[in-house]
Amino acid sequence: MIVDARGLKKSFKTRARRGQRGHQIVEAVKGIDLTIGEGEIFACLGPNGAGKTTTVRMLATLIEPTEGTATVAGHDVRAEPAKVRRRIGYVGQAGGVDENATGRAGIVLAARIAGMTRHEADKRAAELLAAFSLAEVADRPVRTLSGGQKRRIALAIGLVNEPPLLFLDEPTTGLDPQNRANLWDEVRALRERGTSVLLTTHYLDEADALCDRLAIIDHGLVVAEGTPAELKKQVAGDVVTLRLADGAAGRATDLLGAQEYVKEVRPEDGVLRAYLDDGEHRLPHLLRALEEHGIAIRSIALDRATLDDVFLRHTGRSLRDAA
Ligand SMILES: Nc1ncnc2c1ncn2[C@@H]1O[C@H](COP(=O)(O)OP(=O)(O)OP(=O)(O)O)[C@@H](O)[C@H]1O
Repeated sequence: MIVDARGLKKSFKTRARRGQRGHQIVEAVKGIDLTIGEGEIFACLGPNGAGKTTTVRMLATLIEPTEGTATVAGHDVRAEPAKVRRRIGYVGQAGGVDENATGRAGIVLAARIAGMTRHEADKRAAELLAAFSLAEVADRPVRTLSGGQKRRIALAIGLVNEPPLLFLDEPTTGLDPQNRANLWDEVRALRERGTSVLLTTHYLDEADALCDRLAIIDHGLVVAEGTPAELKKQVAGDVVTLRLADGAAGRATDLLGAQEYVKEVRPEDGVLRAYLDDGEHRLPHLLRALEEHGIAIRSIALDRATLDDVFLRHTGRSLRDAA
């Protein structure tokens, strides 16, 4: 186990709102358990403000937990933070790259801080620049690079000392689709080399495509945890989304809920979502049942269940709306 966290909590004291006295307590993380296996790509998926960054910062020893314990890369985050730091890489949302230095200089500096000689640092920088297709832009000031190139420089800096565990906080936010796909490839390549990765994201497709396991985090708590396939299986394989004539939702909910093959029916935002397995074969039956009861359908769609359906099931709202 490269990460083993139990009951992690973090509260922040903030200034009271205008017109109020004293201070306020923000409970950013309310008791999180996480285990990440060696070589796993693990995602914390959740909307903005869910507590993902705070969780990662505690595990990376950047802030101390208010309560709870965590062992990261074999060391306790409270008792031995320096030992944890030597074994991890961390790429934050802001990137942490000096905009006025060249990318190469940033990587060399990080390598020197990690204890390499000048010669080793130069060699490592050249290796990383090649691995991230940055050789051509390596000697330009970072401020002149594109968003995707800056992110890759930040990623290279995070990887300088080949950490067994890399934390990536929202690594693809702000990247265009091509760079996003490249970054996914790079993360997969890290796994091939045996690096474990903990990334945070509010993109459902990213968590689904990239990670071995994930935790869905909402309001400072883990609401669901497992492989993408396991989580989706909890809600059923398929989802039928129906838009009905006004006033028909109640009757349709009862009717669909009574079909033995329908696992769950959820009214949401003017539509009904019915969860079922083997949707292609059940759909004709479902349509017949609605027709026989005189329920008019405005539109209908059959899709595979996604992690958003899992989020909806556990929180009562869609991650698309929450993010
Ligand atoms: N230093 C701080 N002081 C006060 N409140 C904070 C601090 N850091 C985070 N918070 C609050 O804690 C909650 C969780 O924030 P956090 O950044 O961990 O969420 P997140 O899931 O990473 O969201 P995002 O995707 O926007 O980064 C938020 O309500 C945030 O405003």
